[in-house]
Amino acid sequence: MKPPAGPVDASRVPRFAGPATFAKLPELDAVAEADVAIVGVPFDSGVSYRPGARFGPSHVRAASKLMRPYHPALDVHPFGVQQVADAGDLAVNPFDLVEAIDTIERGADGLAERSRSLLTIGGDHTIALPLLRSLHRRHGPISVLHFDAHLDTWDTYFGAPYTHGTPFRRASEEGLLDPEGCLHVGIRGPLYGAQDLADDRALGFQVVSADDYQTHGLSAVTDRMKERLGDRPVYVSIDIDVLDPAFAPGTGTPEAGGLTSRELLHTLRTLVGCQVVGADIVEVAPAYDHAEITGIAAAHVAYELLAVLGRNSTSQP
Ligand SMILES: N=C(N)NCCCC(=O)O
Ligand SMILES: [Zn+2]
Ligand SMILES: [Zn+2]
Repeated sequence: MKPPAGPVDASRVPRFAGPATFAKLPELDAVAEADVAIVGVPFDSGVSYRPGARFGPSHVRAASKLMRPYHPALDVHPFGVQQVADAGDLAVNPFDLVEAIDTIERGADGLAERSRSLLTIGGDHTIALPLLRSLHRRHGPISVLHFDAHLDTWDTYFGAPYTHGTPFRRASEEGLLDPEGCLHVGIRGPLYGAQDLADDRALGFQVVSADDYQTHGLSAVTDRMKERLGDRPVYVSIDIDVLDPAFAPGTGTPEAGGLTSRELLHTLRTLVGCQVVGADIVEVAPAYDHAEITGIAAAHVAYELLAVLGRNSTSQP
């Protein structure tokens, strides 16, 4: 079998030369099919505060040029054991949120015919809803492993049902989620009221707070996470604001007291052996970034997920 087409070799072509695909990977059209397709969704019409996540995909791609081929902690070549390719961006309507959601769902359906799984770079968190609709069609009810400062299970803003604070309530109402397997990680900060948490529980979510990392420790958190997920199909949705603003200032609704990038990367690494069927990284808003801090964090989070997918693809059934 032909080995996967890998990234451009950084010892032959400078990293900063050539087209800015994720990690200098080939475009999806160049390889026809992939195990993992990386797709950008430059959309931020669902935000409640600072705009700018529409520029997230290009920022994360730009910050991903330094990736190297070998992941030592997982002993895997994420681009060698599986074909990873960059599918470019979906062209979503910034003026019509409902149409945009539909375009994303259809885009994800189309890409699912050409790749085993999708890693989506947002974009604001609204985009998780159509991505879950598409996944549900193939996998049935999904366990959402949701990294975020925010619950994103609120009902409406200004009466609007589709926003970046509401995707998981809509997904739950539509029956897309497995209520026995959903979990938020990294929750913190002020809420609108105590009812937010009661509603969230009723929708099928459990909460690991940012504070739990300190109170119970990293391995207690990852043990609890893996127990909750079991062998269910898991969608990993990562809002970059799960990180403390010190590690991810470039985002739209920052909250103090968040995870370190080391904690997040380690937590993701323990997903080896879980049935990860798709993932997103959302809410990178480069206008508030400094020195590419947030872009680099997001690119490394993506690499970590690719390493997990690579390890899972090579493990024996
Ligand atoms: N999904 C993100 N990043 N934020 C949701 C915050 C919604 C709010 O303004 O209450
Ligand atoms: Zn958030
Ligand atoms: Zn969010």
